[in-house]
Amino acid sequence: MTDQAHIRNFCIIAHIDHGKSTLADRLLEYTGTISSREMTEQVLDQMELERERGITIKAQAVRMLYTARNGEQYELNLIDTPGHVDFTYEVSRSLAACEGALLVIDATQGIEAQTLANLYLALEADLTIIPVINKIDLPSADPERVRQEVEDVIGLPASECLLASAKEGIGVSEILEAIVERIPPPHGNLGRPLRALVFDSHYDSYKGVIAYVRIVDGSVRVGDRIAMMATGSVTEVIEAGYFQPRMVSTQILSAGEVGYLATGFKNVKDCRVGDTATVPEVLGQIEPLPGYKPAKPMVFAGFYPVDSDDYPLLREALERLQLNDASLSFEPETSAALGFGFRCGFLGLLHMEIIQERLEREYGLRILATAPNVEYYVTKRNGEVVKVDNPSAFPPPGEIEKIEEPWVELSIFSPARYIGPIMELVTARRGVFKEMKYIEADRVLLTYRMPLAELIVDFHDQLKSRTQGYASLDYSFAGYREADLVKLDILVNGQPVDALSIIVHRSEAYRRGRALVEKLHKLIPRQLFEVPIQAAIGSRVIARETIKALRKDVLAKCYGGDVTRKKKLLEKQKEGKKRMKMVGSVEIPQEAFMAVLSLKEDGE
Ligand SMILES: Nc1nc2c(ncn2[C@@H]2O[C@H](COP(=O)(O)OP(=O)(O)OP(=O)(O)O)[C@@H](O)[C@H]2O)c(=O)[nH]1
Repeated sequence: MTDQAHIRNFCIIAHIDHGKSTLADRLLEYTGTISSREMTEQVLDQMELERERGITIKAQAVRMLYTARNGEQYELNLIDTPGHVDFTYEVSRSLAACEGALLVIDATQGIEAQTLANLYLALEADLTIIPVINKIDLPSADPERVRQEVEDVIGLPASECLLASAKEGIGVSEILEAIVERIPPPHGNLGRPLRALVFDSHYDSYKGVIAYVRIVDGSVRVGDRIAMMATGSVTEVIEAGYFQPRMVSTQILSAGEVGYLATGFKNVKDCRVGDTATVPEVLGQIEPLPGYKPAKPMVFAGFYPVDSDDYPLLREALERLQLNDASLSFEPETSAALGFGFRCGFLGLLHMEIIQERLEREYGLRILATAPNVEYYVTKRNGEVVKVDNPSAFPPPGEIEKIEEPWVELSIFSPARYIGPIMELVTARRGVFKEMKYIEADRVLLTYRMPLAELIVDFHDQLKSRTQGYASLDYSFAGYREADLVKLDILVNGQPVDALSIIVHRSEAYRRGRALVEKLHKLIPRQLFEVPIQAAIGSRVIARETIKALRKDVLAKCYGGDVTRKKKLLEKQKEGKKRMKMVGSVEIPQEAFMAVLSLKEDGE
């Protein structure tokens, strides 16, 4: 147990790729928490997937012991934060566990969208900010320019900036000194009943749910009974400890400290990020720590096993992933076209991609995902309001009074020369301009409001390609707004294919319908009869293509009586059929679903 005056709790915040993980590694190395020999690259990014994609998903905490220049030893707790906009909620919980933050800015890039987004979160959490200008070893580094930016844009004195190269280990000792000198120690009340903020949790098959906690008041010992304020779940602490970076168990964690509690809970739902742990005796009598809200899925898609026999396995895999990820939601759904599957809810597109990849990689499943969509509020003529997260479940047009869709506030940082192309892109996506600020002579911060639905189809790639990779983007949820939306149905041979339905703005319906129909026309093989493919709004057809009937008989090629060849050919045909889905009397290859569902808006 360390007295609070000798504890510092901090995190590192940065735009993606500005060097957060590399700096964390250097701090661990410098304080001897881990030797350079032990140092596998980027210790904090534990999951294989995180490492491959080079992004940090789950927050983690590491305790370092540091003897400062004043001769005294300090316990420094570094709390890692996820770097991607999908995980803002987790970032803010991690920040709430700290008193200070290192704000890392790449000396060759300057301030980017997520530098600011993370900074605002840190300021909201009342943290002391230490700006660190990183990568000064690079020839293109311009630390003076970035210093000025810090003063002009962030409003911190340029003189407070530390210069560093996380890669070369330059400036690391100054950073550690600044942590001790500038960041205030925690001021918890040791005499009060326990209040501990859960800033992350994960499921361990031996110890149950491991909660990562910041003890705010009181203390907790192994064997104590604890209660979760939001869920009311009660359990006994099986083990307590901290990470260094491996788990080190201890008997007690007390006010101001950061560590873990093995709870024995079987599901992270019992011990959610943002919840407060206390003692059961005072449950309902003391105030929980501020800010708990369950993370809310924003993006939805149907996940179907390519092989329908895999349905039970898919369910099991999703259940397992959910044990560790309370923000993933799923419900069984059936599609006339795709059979049995699940409607899954995600924090954002990256979250969706990660889940799909984990299902395929860790569970060997082949997944067919429908096009992602947002959740709509539909008010019916009879006054009833329904939430719709699946286009095929949209009420018929005649029953709809109004439709509301989620909007986001979008901040884009970019060199000024790309203002034109960015404006064009955002406007084409129904975005509304809000403001433009010059950061420097040639860099701007553009703020827009835009429907979330427009953001999730390929927006980020488009932005990158129009600005040659220079623009960076951040967004936050900005409420629901009414919109003139319609459901676009695709009919194959006169039959609507539910898994292909999409919700589009009325003004876009024709163009998107046309594009879908043309794409399908190329992908669906000829059948023995003519197959019309139509796009329709309600009963009104807005686009049509026709696949001509197949006249050639496969067997016609087998002149004469070569039986084995004939058999082989038939076998081959049968195999081909396996990967087809019968929709009415038409066979549609799986690729058609895949390709159409990932259809990029053309012409952009
Ligand atoms: N030259 C140079 N490269 C650096 C320095 N710090 C980090 N890098 C490189 O920059 C890249 C990104 O660094 P990371 O530490 O992974 O960045 P990050 O901010 O943790 O990224 P996320 O985990 O995605 O948030 C890596 O290729 C690092 O090797 C530095 O001081 N100098």
